[in-house]
Amino acid sequence: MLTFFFTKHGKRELPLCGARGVFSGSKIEEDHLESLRRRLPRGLMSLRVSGMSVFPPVRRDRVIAQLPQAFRKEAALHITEEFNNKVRMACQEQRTGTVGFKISKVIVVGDLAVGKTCLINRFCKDAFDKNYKATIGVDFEMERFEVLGVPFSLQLWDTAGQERFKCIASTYYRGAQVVIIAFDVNDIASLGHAKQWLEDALKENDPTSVQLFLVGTKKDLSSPAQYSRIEQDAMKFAREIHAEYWAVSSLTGENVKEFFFRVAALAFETNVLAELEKSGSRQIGDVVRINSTSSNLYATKKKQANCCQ
Ligand SMILES: Nc1nc2c(ncn2[C@@H]2O[C@H](COP(=O)(O)OP(=O)(O)OP(=O)(O)O)[C@@H](O)[C@H]2O)c(=O)[nH]1
Ligand SMILES: [Mg+2]
Repeated sequence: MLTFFFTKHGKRELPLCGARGVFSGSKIEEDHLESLRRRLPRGLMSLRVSGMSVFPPVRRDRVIAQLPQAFRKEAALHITEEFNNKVRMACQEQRTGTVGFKISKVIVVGDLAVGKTCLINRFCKDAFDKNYKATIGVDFEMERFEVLGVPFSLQLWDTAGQERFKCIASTYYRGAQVVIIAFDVNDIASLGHAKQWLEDALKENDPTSVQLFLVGTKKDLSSPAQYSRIEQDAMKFAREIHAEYWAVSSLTGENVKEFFFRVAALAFETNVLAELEKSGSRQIGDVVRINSTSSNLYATKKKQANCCQ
């Protein structure tokens, strides 16, 4: 049976069959998360470890009770006003205070300096840095939500846009359920490069199961006339690739929270529908205990060798 305990620094340690990982706050080591995810039985909707929650309670401002609406109906993944009925029913039936455990991997890709890191930092830390610090390889944030009463997490992978770090970053694309392609609304070339970013991300993933978002950044720097010109092109492209289009400003915070809430809600909905399809018997909120002797579940992927100069 899994156990966990507190270290003197308040960190929690999860001994998971040889692959130990330590997490504190919202950061979880990638290896640890990956190995944890691999060990979970298919269809797992929640996890209790030794009868206690692995995570602290969800922040009040991360509770999603209604389906957040799309930014533009003309370029939306879907335009229904409510969560899918099956999903709502499934969640309602299990609203019993059971702690859930459900994670979707989200990767954010796009040209260098379009504002990927700032976008994630505005949402996760409510912070904005006007100085550019290139992301080297990848960064990672975990953001926790409660959707329709069920705990749900987004693993947000902030990847490097600089060519020389792209090789490292692309090794983290695999297993993404959501791909966010960011471009700068003041830089038409960055929109032109979005197609290449998409192709690279989809090489590592099943295109039929990935939800795509095309996000225009730095909206605050654009005049309304300039913005509306690029929006036409961006929406056209978004429709072509079946992505949902958004425009945001990390400086002012415009649409940032709305955008990530929409991502979380749609990812959650898709996940639950997939779960319901896969297993009619398993219910959302089921408590699953992992037996440490089932070692065949625990193969951990070795990281690809660093191929960048
Ligand atoms: N005015 C304005 N500037 C922004 C906004 N978002 C980002 N920036 C600025 O754009 C620059 C690049 O932002 P980053 O978030 O670091 O860009 P990035 O896409 O993560 O870049 P890489 O990590 O190299 O791929 C920084 O100087 C930011 O302050 C925004 O919404 N408005
Ligand atoms: Mg960055």
